[in-house]
Amino acid sequence: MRVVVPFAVESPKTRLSPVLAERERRSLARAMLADVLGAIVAAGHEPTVLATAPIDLEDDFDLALSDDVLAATTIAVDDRPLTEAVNARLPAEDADGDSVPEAVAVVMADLALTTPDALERLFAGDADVAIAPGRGGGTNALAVRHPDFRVDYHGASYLDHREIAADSGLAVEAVDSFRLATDIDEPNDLVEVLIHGTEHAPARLRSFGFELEEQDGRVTVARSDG
Ligand SMILES: Nc1nc2c(ncn2[C@@H]2O[C@H](COP(=O)(O)OP(=O)(O)OP(=O)(O)O)[C@@H](O)[C@H]2O)c(=O)[nH]1
Ligand SMILES: C[C@H](OP(=O)(O)O)C(=O)O
Repeated sequence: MRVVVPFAVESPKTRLSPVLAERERRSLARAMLADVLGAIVAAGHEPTVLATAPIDLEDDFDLALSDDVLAATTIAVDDRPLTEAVNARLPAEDADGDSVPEAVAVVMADLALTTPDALERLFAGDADVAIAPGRGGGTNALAVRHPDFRVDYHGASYLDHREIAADSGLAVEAVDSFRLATDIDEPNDLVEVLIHGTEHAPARLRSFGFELEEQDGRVTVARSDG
């Protein structure tokens, strides 16, 4: 299975701007990408980062990616909008139509809780399309095994993707996973990174001064130096 990781290089994670400066959002986005790549490689795959602009995994990161990740990862630059760029990477019938196209998984770079086990569940199924929905109706990860499926991101894309598959008569499997459902979009999502994050992303948040705090019996994040 080919594994594609879309990544917005410039101005990432704008919905975190109430709590993180531009420089910090770039740094956290890269830390989350590093954790996602680490999980994909540990699950035995060789990811392609589908980047909106050129990025160097050694020089443009303020953390050290493991040798395994550096060796296994490829960067592909495509500055088209997300949907177009991903669709260009999905399985397609070859001209004579007689070979089965290789399956493709699309795993978002902001899934900071991702583990190899969570990804295995996505990779292991045999439905034409397996979808790990995000909270709020998005599509956090997909595995596409049929050349008739195309994505349409944004909004309630999980529902849209089910409909697109149904329209082509394709079988869909929903992957019910807390780790894959938790994309890091908004300030309160940072709670999940500190509680369940695996490596670089929680370390980066702590280096910015974020810690868990209890307020009126609920867990939130607070910044000691912010
Ligand atoms: N290749 C590519 N990746 C994108 C693009 N827009 C977003 N992404 C990536 O797609 C995933 C989901 O992104 P979103 O959470 O919708 O957007 P975001 O830019 O990360 O964050 P916001 O600015 O807060 O919406 C993340 O891995 C992004 O890095 C795009 O236009 N092209
Ligand atoms: C790409 C988009 O991500 P969200 O904006 O929901 O984080 C989606 O899942 O359709």
